[in-house]
Amino acid sequence: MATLTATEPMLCPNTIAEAESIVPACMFAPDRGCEDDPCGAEGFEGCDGTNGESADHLDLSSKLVLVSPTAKQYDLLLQHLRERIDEGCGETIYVIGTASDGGDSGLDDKDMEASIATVRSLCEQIDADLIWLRERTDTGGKIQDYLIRQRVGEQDFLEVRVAVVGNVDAGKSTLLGVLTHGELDNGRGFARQKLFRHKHEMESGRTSSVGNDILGFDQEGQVVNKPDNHGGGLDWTKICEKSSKVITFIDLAGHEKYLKTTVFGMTGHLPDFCMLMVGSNAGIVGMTKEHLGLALALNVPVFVVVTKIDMCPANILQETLKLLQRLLKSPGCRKIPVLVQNKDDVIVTASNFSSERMCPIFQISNVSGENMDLLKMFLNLLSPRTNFNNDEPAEFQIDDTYSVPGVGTVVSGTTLRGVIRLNDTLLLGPDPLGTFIPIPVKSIHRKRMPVKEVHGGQTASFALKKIKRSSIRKGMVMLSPKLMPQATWEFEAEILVLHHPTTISPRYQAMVHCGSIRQTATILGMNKDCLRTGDKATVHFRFIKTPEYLHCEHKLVFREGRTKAVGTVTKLLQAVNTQAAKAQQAKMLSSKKKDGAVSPEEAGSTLPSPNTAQLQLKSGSGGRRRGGQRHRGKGLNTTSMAPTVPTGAAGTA
Ligand SMILES: Nc1nc2c(ncn2[C@@H]2O[C@H](COP(=O)(O)OP(=O)(O)OP(=O)(O)O)[C@@H](O)[C@H]2O)c(=O)[nH]1
Repeated sequence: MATLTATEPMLCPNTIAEAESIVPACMFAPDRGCEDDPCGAEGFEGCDGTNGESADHLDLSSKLVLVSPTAKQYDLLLQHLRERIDEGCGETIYVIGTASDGGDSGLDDKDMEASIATVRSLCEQIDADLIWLRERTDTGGKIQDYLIRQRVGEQDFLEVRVAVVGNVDAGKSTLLGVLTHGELDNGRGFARQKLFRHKHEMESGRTSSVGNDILGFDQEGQVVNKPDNHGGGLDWTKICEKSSKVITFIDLAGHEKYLKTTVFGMTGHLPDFCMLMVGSNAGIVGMTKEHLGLALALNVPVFVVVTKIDMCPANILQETLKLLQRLLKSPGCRKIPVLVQNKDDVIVTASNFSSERMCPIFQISNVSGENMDLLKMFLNLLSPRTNFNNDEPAEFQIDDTYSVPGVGTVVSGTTLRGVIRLNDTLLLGPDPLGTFIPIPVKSIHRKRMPVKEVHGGQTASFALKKIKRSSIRKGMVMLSPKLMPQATWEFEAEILVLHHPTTISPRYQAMVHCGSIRQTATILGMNKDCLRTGDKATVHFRFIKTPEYLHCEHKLVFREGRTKAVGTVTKLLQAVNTQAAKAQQAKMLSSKKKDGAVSPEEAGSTLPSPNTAQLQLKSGSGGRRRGGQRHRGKGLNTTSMAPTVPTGAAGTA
């Protein structure tokens, strides 16, 4: 039968988690069918074999179903393929020749040929490419695995974001240089030179900014990146034009002093996956655990790349792998480490990776290129994790701003939902007063290419009209006016303290990272007297500087020095009073008009502004105090700050 790759078939997590050695990838192999499932394919809904609805239906479990399907079977196969493509956000791995009806697996050449022809025809129906991955032999003959990837149009491509983390010198920038520029490293920093963005990085060899690099794959799964011969730069437009999938690497800093940027990259750049790099000679050192913990806290599936195997003695490499495996299996991680050693392992791990429990481990050399082909194949098989709904009102989160000569102010970020089209007017905000202003989108670039629209899940930059760069900050959003947004000063979150040297109590201040929001917040109250490492609590926060646009269910990281807590926003407590804000805004606009700055039409009529409580708090709350100290200034009194216009559920902790 044709098996759409099952997820974690026959996986018994406890046994595997307790096993001493790293799990071989074949444990996850989808080729033996699934004894519990008479259809053997989880994608075939309603195939319980008990309703007796139709014999054809049950026949889908036969390895021969694709050889010459009846019209009814064909329709059903098509329907299930569509469902799987939707689930896989545009692609799926399809296995031809496996049986789950009790018969043996494998097809002879003639049946295989006929089955492939059927699958090809199914792919044509849904406008998808069929990409061969591997062939195996079983008792009954051959089994073949294919990647089916939906075509998304000439100008379009699937986009997968991979955050690259790991300790200093693990080889992050080098690997990205090797992958994206196609030239091996010399062990002395040759490959990474192409990626550095700031002068001081070039000099010290350390990554400090959130860098973006792209790797394109064509319909055959081949890398399309070709640096130009002169400067060695990459032409992103050409890469995107030739690609059916583009991997965007979010290159994050390894040094502890840049942890703030690293956390921002993980929360604000919405990675689908996290690539944790470990130098085989150095082992699990420095920030490795910190970065792994961050990915786990944010529920981003992690795969590990162990580098420098060319220069590492065998016993040290084994020691690193052993420690890595111990760390991944530890109660805090609860991962199943799987060593990837060949192409079969790649297919099996990539098919099961989104389960989040499995953690594939690659061992590579940036100098000799060993196992680089396995890593590339794996990257090509990674599917985006979220299916975005284009019918929802648009929401775009800003993670950077630029001033481009001749263009003006440009913002970059990620479209979280909906579609944003050229000349759409979106609400940009909140500003320090909590207001949103209407702003037309002058031009849109996606991966440096001009485009007419962007969809949920896609990163983009917009040129904006009539706004100064200085009035935009990271963490602001651009929203469809339909959302009637309100900014929030206070919110409640369920948090878990991952680490704190002593105790956290009310008035404690730390940096909240939530999406691309990065602002210090004060704890106003909590449902416990104090919090220690490992404690969970409902905590009431207040931003100290400006209100932000938040959602319930948003993941957040709360950190200050070595103190770290993670959590989820559960209630928005104090929204900006839009009525008061409107009045304030009108006042501001009329005075601005007198100065000839902005007309009310330009700024729009929905602008809000502050309420008194906020302004009082702003001036009274003082600045951020470093070093995990308590805020000793005038205490913030929770009760004196009753919510003015609660959004969502109101109330305090
Ligand atoms: N022999 C060998 N050297 C490597 C390998 N990968 C990286 N290197 C070298 O290791 C050094 C550090 O590599 P980087 O890529 O700068 O490390 P990084 O993880 O990006 O460091 P930060 O940007 O500071 O976080 C460079 O001199 C590389 O040439 C490898 O596989 N083998």
